[in-house]
Amino acid sequence: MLIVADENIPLLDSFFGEIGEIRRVSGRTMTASDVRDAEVLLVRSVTRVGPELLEGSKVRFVGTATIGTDHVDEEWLARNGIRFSAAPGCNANSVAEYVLSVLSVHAERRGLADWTRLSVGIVGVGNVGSELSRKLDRLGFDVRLCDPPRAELEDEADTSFVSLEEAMTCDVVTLHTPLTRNQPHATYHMVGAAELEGLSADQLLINAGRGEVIDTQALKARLSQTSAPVVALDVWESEPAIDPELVQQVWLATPHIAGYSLEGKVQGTEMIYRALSRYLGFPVRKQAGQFLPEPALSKVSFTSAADEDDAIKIALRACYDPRRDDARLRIAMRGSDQERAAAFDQLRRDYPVRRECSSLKVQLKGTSKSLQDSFRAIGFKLKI
Ligand SMILES: NC(=O)C1=CN([C@@H]2O[C@H](COP(=O)(O)OP(=O)(O)OC[C@H]3O[C@@H](n4cnc5c(N)ncnc54)[C@H](O)[C@@H]3O)[C@@H](O)[C@H]2O)C=CC1
Ligand SMILES: O=C(O)C(=O)[C@H](O)COP(=O)(O)O
Repeated sequence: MLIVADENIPLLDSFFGEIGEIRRVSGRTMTASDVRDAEVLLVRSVTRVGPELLEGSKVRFVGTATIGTDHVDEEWLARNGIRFSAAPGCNANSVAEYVLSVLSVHAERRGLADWTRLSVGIVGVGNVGSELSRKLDRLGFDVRLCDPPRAELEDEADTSFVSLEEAMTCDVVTLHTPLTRNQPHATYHMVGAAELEGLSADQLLINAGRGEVIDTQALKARLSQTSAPVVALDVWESEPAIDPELVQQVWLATPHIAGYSLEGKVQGTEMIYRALSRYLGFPVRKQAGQFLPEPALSKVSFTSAADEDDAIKIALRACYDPRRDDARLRIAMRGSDQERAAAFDQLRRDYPVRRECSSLKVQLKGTSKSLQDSFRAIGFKLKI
């Protein structure tokens, strides 16, 4: 069986080597002739999957090792009897850790002694938003949830949701919706001139969902005003050809890597491996955990002398500091349009190994119970 796969899917041989012959191709430039003879197609988010790619091919199973599915024409696949599977939640924790790190840097720049005094509006409360909300709640932040599709469900009567308008009054507004069009609560350009107008210079807007959820032109116009909000973008309209002026205008600019922890990527591969195995009736013998190496940084230690807020931020940013990705993206924005787009993709292809907080053992000596609880809330392993 021929399996055509995006070369950026990690551990292809380890997971799929026993299932079939693997042909690696560039996800961004994959064409119909690359996949014509394949029975299985494995992609990430940069490959548009629909009739242009698959008409006339032998493909009967498509797996995307990502949470987002806006690159896949699911209706067409279903109409053509092609089984489809995604990887819901695979990198949700990675995105939540990205947001926490961004918050920690933002609070420090603002000179906030206690970062939990920030109110946080989470827009889109699915796997990512819920994971983030759980962590923030346990840390003691004031969290408000906005998710109109969920709010309409009968079994959600116990959860209190706010409108987008209200979420946008929080100190921090963080977007985690899928990209949807032509349906109730569609998110394409959901945040436009009117929503941006209401944000003040004291507020932070984060987008780690999809670039098209914010109207780029409206954002650029808003950011050129004196009272502009602080903005952190991980996702962009028309990736990889992103707008270099917008990169300059925002505070923190990263190349769509919020979900790029090693754990998140490998879990994505594992989820499509499981789905394919089930589809083919093969036993599921492999799991992500067996392929995760020892982390380069495995232990940190704090004593009672540590400032509690500082200790959390140091540990968080030892695992992941978004400012490194920001610096790399800004450098990559030099050159022609084509060079910039290629550099954006290259940053993602050659992304350094990043481990999640759960890979770091934190030793605490003589520290308070509340500090221990905060470390646990984020997901660190504790040694007391
Ligand atoms: N930056 C990155 O690296 C990553 C980005 N993503 C993006 O984040 C999105 C969300 O991921 P998950 O939470 O796992 O998806 P999910 O499908 O579990 O949850 C999405 C939530 O958004 C809600 N939603 C839909 N329309 C909305 C609207 N108009 N307003 C508010 N909420 C709305 C849904 O009801 C749902 O609860 C993905 O679809 C993907 O596009 C996901 C992983 C990594
Ligand atoms: O899972 C998702 O959805 C994402 O946004 C991924 O992190 C995107 O990664 P690539 O598929 O672009 O490698």
